[in-house]
Amino acid sequence: MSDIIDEVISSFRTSSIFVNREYLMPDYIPDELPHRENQIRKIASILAPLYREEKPNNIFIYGLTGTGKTAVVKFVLSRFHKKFLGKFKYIYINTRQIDTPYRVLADLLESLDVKVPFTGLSIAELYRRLVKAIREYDSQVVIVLDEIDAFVKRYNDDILYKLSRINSEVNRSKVSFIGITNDVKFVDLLDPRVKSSLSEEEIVFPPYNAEELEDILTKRAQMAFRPGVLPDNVIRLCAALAAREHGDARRALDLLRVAGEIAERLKDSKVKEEYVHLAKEEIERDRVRDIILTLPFHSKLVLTAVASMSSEDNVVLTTGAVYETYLNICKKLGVEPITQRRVSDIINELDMVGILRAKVVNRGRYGKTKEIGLAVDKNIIVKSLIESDSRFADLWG
Ligand SMILES: Nc1ncnc2c1ncn2[C@@H]1O[C@H](COP(=O)(O)OP(=O)(O)OP(=O)(O)O)[C@@H](O)[C@H]1O
Repeated sequence: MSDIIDEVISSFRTSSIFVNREYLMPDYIPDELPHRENQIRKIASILAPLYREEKPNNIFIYGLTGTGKTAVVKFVLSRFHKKFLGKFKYIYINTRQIDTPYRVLADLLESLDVKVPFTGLSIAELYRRLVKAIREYDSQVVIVLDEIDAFVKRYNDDILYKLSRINSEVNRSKVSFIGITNDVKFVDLLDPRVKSSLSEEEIVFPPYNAEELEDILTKRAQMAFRPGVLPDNVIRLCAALAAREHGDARRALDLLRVAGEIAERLKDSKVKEEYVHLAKEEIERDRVRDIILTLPFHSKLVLTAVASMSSEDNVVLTTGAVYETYLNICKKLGVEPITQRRVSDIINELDMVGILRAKVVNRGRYGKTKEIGLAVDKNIIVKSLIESDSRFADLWG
C-alpha cells in the first residue's frame, strides 16, 4: 500500500506540468490582483484611519461570485496588518462555514483570546462576554463577515443587529464591520437600522470580462505551471468560458487547474484546448453530484420523476405531470407522498440550484403554467441519484 502512496507523491513531486498547483487554489491570495486596483484603493482609503488607531466606517461589499471580493478584502487587511502591527486586529468569519449565531460569537471571542465552551452558554451571555472582551481590548477591531446573506437567510438579522450596536456598549467606538455578499438584493431583507449602520460605505465588484480574466490567469499561471507547457490559446479559452458564466475568476482558475491535472493524468507534456472542455465537464459533473448527494429524500424523488420523463434534455413538463409520476414512484418504493404544493416548491428549489429549469409561462386564457425540464445532463443526474441511494437503482433497472 505504501508503495502506491510513494508512487503518487513522487509523480506529484516530479510533475511535468505544474511547478506548484497551490497557486491556482481558490484560497491562495496572490501578491497582485489585476483589475481590482480601484476597489483596493477604495477599501484601503476607508480603512486608513486604523493608522491613527481610529475607527473606520463600516463597509458593505457586493458582487457576483468569483469577482474577487474575499481576495481583495484579505489582501488589503493583511497588508495593513503588516504595516500597522499591533494597531488593530482583524477577524475573518465565513458565515456559510461558521454557520450558527453561537459559533459566530464563539469564534469572535476565541479570536480575542477568550475561551468559551463549544456549546451550553446562551447567546445573551456570549454577547455580554464579547462586549467585555472588546471593552478590555486595547486596539481597533475589524470584523469581516463573508457570505453574510446565507447566514441571515437561514436565521435572521438579530445577531447583526446586536453586533451593529456593539460600539454603543463599549467605552469608545472601535469595532468596524466589513460585510460581503453576492446577493445584491440582500440588503433589502435587513432591518433598516442594521442596513444603515452596516453600509456606511458600499462597494460594488463588477464581473470580470474575458480580457481581464486572461490577465488574471496569465499571472497565476506563470507561478503555477512549468515554462512552455501552457499555450496562450488554453488561457484564452478558460477566460472565454468563465466570462460567459458571469465573469467568475474562481471558475476560470478551476478550469485551468483541472485542465492541467488532466494533461498530467494523460502524461501529456502540454495542456491542450480539448482538456479545458473535459475539465468543464468534470467540474460540472462534480458540482451536480455534490448537490444531488446532499438533497433531501423527496427532492431526489421529484428529480427522479422529472429525469424519468425526460427522454431528451429539452423535454418540457408540467407540475401536474411531474406530480403524477412522483406519486407512482412513491407507490413503487412504498413511501408516503408529500403534497403537490410541496413538490412544486421542491421544483423551484431544484431550479435555484441549477439542476432543473422551471419557467412560469402565461398561456393567455388557459392561465399560467410552469414548464419544467432538466438543466443538466440526464446521465449525470441518474448516476448521482443511484450513488446516493441504492433504492434508485431499481427504479432505473
Ligand atoms: N483580480 C484577481 N487576480 C487574481 N486572482 C483573483 C482576482 N480576483 C479573484 N481572484 C481569484 O479568484 C478566486 C475567487 O475570488 P474570491 O474568492 O475573492 O471571490 P468572491 O467574489 O469572494 O466570491 P464568492 O462570492 O463566491 O465568495 C480566488 O482564487 C481569487 O484569488
